[in-house]
Amino acid sequence: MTSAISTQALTKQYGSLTALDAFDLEVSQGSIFGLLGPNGAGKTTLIRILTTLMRPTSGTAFVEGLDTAAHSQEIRRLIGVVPQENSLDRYLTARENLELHARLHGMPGADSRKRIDELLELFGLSGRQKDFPDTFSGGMQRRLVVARALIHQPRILFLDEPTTGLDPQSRHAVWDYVKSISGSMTIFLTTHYLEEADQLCERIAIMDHGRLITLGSVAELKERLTGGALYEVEFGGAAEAFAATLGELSCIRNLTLNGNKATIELEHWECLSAMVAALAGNEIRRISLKERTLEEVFISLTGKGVRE
Ligand SMILES: Nc1ncnc2c1ncn2[C@@H]1O[C@H](COP(=O)(O)OP(=O)(O)OP(=O)(O)O)[C@@H](O)[C@H]1O
Repeated sequence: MTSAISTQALTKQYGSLTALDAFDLEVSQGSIFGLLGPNGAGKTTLIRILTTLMRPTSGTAFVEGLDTAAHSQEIRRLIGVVPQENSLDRYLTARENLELHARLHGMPGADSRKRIDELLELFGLSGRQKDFPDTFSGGMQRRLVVARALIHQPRILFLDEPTTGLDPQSRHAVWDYVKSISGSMTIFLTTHYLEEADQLCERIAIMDHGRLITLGSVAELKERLTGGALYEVEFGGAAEAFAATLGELSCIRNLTLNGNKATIELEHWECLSAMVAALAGNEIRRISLKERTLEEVFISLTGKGVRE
């Protein structure tokens, strides 16, 4: 099957600065794919090349099997783009913004009217279609831009930081809409919000300094980081009393004590029964598995937080 996106040794130089450095990526069709990276990692540069707004210095990029260097017109018909800035026409109503986009894509009037009605309904904007975007909340404007990008039924939707600047409620609303349209197309999104990638994406690439650092499902990335399992044990008394017992277990990789709680990193999950056996007879109030966050994966791989 043709990949939705495929890049080979894709490189972009801005003078002496290498924004993309021999970047190789394959994104399969129909998936929600997330690209994460700290500021300046090269995410927007990659999106600009894939959406044919910019040419690479060297290397190749294919979208739906078409070379971006030779087929920009065809590719633009196959993709929808939600840029970082909302870029709505403030002198047109919400509906007119969508109508303009449909005309730019050469859609016949009857088809576009039906499609616009559907999208306004889907994105909860039917009641506000005659209003101007300036009167909308940030979340509503964002939903309108996503609706606009979907008018011509693209095969790939590019979302460049779709929820930056939105309040948590609007962010969750945009996530719900993105989930509701997924399945019918490939969605490629960049984000600074690890929770967003965790919530939405089936596969994630982490990049920094123009290079791909790692690629996989959220679960795979978390497992790659940790290898071992992390448990929290809450005792009836001070956890220090159990430090010696726990210290005797060779499969404990790390142990942190805090009050009546011990955070224990095991070499592998099979070690759990040995730990429970060693602690038998003592008052244990709770044993819980601590989930690793994507934030921890990100920091361990890039050495910095997403916003640094
Ligand atoms: N037109 C340009 N001219 C010169 N340098 C540029 C240009 N555009 C981007 N850069 C530089 O290239 C690098 C990659 O930038 P890019 O915008 O692709 O990163 P990003 O991952 O999208 O960052 P952010 O998360 O801040 O949007 C940065 O160091 C940036 O300063």
